[in-house]
Amino acid sequence: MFFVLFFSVLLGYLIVRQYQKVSRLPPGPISLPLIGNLPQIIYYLWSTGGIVSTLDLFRKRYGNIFTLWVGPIPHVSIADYETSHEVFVKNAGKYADKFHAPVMRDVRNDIGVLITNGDHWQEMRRFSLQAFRNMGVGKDIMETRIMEELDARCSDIDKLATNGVTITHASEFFDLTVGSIINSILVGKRFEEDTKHEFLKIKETMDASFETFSPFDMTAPVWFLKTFFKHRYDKIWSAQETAKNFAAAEAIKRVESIKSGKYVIDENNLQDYTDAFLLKIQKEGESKDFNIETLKTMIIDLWMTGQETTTTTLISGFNQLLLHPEVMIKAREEILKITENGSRHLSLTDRTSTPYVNAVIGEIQRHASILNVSFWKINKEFTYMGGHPVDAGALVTSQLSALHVNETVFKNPQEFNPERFIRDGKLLQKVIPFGVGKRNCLGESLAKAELYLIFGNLLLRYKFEQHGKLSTTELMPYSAGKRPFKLEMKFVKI
Ligand code: HEM
Repeated sequence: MFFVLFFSVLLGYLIVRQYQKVSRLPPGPISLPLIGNLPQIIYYLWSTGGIVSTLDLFRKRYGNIFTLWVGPIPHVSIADYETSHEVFVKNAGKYADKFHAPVMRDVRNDIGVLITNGDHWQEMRRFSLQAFRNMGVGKDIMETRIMEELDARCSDIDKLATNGVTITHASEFFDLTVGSIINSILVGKRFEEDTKHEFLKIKETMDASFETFSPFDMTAPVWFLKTFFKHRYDKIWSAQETAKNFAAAEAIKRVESIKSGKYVIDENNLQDYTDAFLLKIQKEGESKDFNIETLKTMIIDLWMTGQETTTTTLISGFNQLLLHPEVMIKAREEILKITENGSRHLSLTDRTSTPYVNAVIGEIQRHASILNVSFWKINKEFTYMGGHPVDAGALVTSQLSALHVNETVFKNPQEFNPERFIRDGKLLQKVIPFGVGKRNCLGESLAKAELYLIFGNLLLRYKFEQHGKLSTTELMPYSAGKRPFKLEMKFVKI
């Protein structure tokens, strides 16, 4: 009798407390103490077939700002541009701290730029943005690097052609192109015959570990994973370690060469990110933030973020172009006109004169929307967002996947239709694939340059035809990020 009474009182107390907490948050489905909305989330993940469709369903029911309780923690998703801008740009300083998957913090040892907060994150981010700027990201020098890499890959494709036609795995082509660009920016090396197979193998291992990386892995405590899901933990850890050692191997060789006097950093002609980092150490000495271990971690952070994202977008884009050949033809016509019938390559300076190509890339990025679940930021004090109260301790994010399929902003969101951006010139601003605010994408300028130059110049050089199946559905609808599928296509030389 006593226990029944005790548990009834406890339950009553927890329900009242939950009710009070809910009143200090944006609307959402009815939540229970401790387990929150897990039953509804699991049910809708199963019945709608994925994370994005589940988030979209909750947005339609509860509005552009809604709360889902993942266990005892409220997660607030913002699914429109205006509120995202108001929260993360106008109040940027308040949302610099991300919630990091405990397993990734453990793997990264709380260093680097991707999975850190506070002073160390700020130092790493500031330094990297400056180093990228000094290396000409967004300017002519970077265009030259990207075009040299694309030329080399196209020449490989052309060597394999029979009657001007090469059938190839698009993922391998883009992995090598994008991988080489970031690798050469970071450690001054592109992937050639001798290194490309090892690179592709490591990418495959990382892809396999990402594929199993679900929202569960993002939230589960490390001890829990290590005890009950050791296999999952080991897989994530070893994929990250292998990739880090591979990506940073050149930098470590350079450290040795500097020690033995075989390599001297030329301050006036820095070759890459590693030169910039080592120069800082040479001038100021090793510190808590700048040392060889942080260099290795920065290389893997930038290496990882600089590849998967861009390759996934390129593959998703070519898949869309093959599904919509009329879009491909219209984009090519615009590129031919601006480059005087292909007498020169398409350059970044052409961007203002190619509204249709810009619209196509915008529509590709809206569809590709590479994160199924965006990174969560920590709300540290009670505030209002879009007129709703948001309690301290809630996690908030601009939920990009839901935002990009919001039909009140993008009519018929499932349709691939670049014309929507031609009809409404301001709509393109509302596509925010790189996120907003202090933690937005550090490589945005580089990625934009890559997408424009690679899409544009490939369309100028080749016609693309379907070979095998195209994808019309999401490959991994339950993983935290979108995964590219193995697209095969024909490159037909023009
Ligand atoms: C199409 C390509 C890309 C897309 C769509 C993309 C998208 C994103 C998104 C959505 C975020 C999270 C933003 C947030 O939490 O608000 C992010 C973060 C980041 N991106 Fe990218 N990205 C791309 C390419 C790149 C490239 C080429 C690099 C590097 C060279 C890069 C480096 C990073 C880094 C380091 C972060 C974490 C920044 C921080 O936490 O301070 N990204 N990216």
